[in-house]
Amino acid sequence: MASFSQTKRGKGADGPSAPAPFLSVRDARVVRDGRTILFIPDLQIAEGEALAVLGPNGAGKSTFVNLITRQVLALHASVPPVVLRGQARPLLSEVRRTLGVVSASMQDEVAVGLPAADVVAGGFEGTLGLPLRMSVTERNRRREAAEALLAQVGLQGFAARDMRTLSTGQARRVLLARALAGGPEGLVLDEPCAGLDPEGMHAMRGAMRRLARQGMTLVLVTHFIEDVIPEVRRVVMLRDGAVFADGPKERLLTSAKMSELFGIPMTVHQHEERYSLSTAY
Ligand SMILES: Nc1ncnc2c1ncn2[C@@H]1O[C@H](COP(=O)(O)OP(=O)(O)OP(=O)(O)O)[C@@H](O)[C@H]1O
Repeated sequence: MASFSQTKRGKGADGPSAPAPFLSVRDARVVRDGRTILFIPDLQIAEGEALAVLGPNGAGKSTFVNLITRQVLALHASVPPVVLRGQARPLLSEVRRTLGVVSASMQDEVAVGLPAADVVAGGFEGTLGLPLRMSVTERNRRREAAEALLAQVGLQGFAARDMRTLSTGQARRVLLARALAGGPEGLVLDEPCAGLDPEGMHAMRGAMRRLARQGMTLVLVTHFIEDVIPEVRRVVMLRDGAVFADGPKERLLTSAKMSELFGIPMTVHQHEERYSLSTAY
């Protein structure tokens, strides 16, 4: 399959040969009702990096997702607040092509009477299902490509399945396959395991691991420390609309830091490169 880790060269302060980060967020302030709900002073995400963004309810995680996918705008600042692969003002279509998004909230939109392959194939066009006016040859080509994407997320044999008959976990992986249809170089996974049972979580985390190993840039936004797959090396913690901590997971995924982040006593357990959490109540 294609390599996702193409590097775009930018002309930054480091000279013409410095690689532009995949995503650069600087001096980005989002204000609602006169209140700053998110402020990111400086956050760079490298090409091919897998990063987890953790934080409690109301920390600003969804606002962060919306900021980097350009669904909300930051206030004007002296530097462009969000720069995608060296581009300060990419077209929305370019943002959508470069950055695939999967979120639990998209699930209702695809719970329709269409085969899974058509929902995935719709990702090529940014539509729900395939356009009515399409040659049979092209339609079959898209469906075959969709089947390959379904296989990539562990859903072999699901192409013809009506979306309404899928479990929540299977439908979430269809969304992941759909997000891959446009050939993105990065994925934003917003609470990818929310609402999934252990089998669904296992399958989703396995799919995330494969993508990270293939060089896909991953921005994994979550409440769950268990989502921090071994390929994620760096964690950004958000609290009260601000960056509470940003660094290597070994330094941040500790009982003390997690307890401070969530404001309750928590114990972090680590088994090899997997994390879990327990709380006393
Ligand atoms: N349109 C808005 N108007 C006013 N306040 C808002 C708006 N959108 C978000 N907020 C507030 O901004 C803060 C951050 O919200 P956000 O949804 O980004 O948090 P979150 O970390 O994604 O939370 P959750 O984990 O519950 O989804 C919250 O206090 C929220 O109430």
